[in-house]
Amino acid sequence: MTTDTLLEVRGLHRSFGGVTALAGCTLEVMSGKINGLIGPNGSGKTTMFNIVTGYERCDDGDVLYQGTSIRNRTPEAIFALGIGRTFQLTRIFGRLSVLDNMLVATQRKESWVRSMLRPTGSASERDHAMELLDFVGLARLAGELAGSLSYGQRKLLELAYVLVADPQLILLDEPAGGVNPSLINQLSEKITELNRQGKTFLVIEHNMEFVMGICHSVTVMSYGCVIAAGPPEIVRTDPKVLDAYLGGTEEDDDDES
Ligand SMILES: Nc1ncnc2c1ncn2[C@@H]1O[C@H](COP(=O)(O)OP(=O)(O)OP(=O)(O)O)[C@@H](O)[C@H]1O
Repeated sequence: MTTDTLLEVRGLHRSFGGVTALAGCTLEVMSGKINGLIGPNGSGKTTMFNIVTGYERCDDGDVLYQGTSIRNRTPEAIFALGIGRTFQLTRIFGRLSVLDNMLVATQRKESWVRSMLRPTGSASERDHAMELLDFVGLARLAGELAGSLSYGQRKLLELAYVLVADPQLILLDEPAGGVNPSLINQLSEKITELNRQGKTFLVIEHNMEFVMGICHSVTVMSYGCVIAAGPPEIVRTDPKVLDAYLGGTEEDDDDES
């Protein structure tokens, strides 16, 4: 581990019955960088995210954040440390307005149920929520039901939702999946801008153009292990990566386009 390492995953193991999702997964997330995480379907990327953010327990191994073990802590405890995440399938509240979704995030430190029932927020919380909606280009939709947003707009709302807590490390699970190209560009710009402001990212994504375009470093998983890591231009020509992921993934590529 170097002084630039913000998050370190050491030898993580996780099985579901007879299925080994993680088989000794080890990786480092560099502070102040946009770190990509790629790999074929089922290679263990989301399971690793779930363990890092407390949504799954690991069988063995460790997760260190700023050098301290956060293994098997609760999602709330990990969120409070400054690690925010989005999900592959967005978790916004469709029957609340866009702004009220943001206010739920503001009050996440309270009971989740209470914040759902009373997502009013103080004037300053509402102002901050509106600033973040403006940042992701959704301010004009603040009063609309979140359920009426397009898929790409939901992804932007989830990003704004995560930013409410001002996390230092942001984990994005397939932010560009199913999103139209113009919103993908908007998302790339926002991630790059947030990174310039000092946020560190770990981004799972199948869209290679997106990953190679914004990431400073890319880690590649296959069968629950890391098989390569480094700058995108090096990783993309690594024979192990071509073999495991880029070769023979035409179906996957079609899925994501
Ligand atoms: N809750 C679960 N119960 C049983 N098996 C699971 C569970 N979660 C994950 N798995 C299995 O673990 C393996 C790794 O899955 P995971 O979702 O972590 O991969 P992934 O790399 O994120 O895949 P994708 O790119 O398709 O999202 C897969 O074989 C998956 O079926």
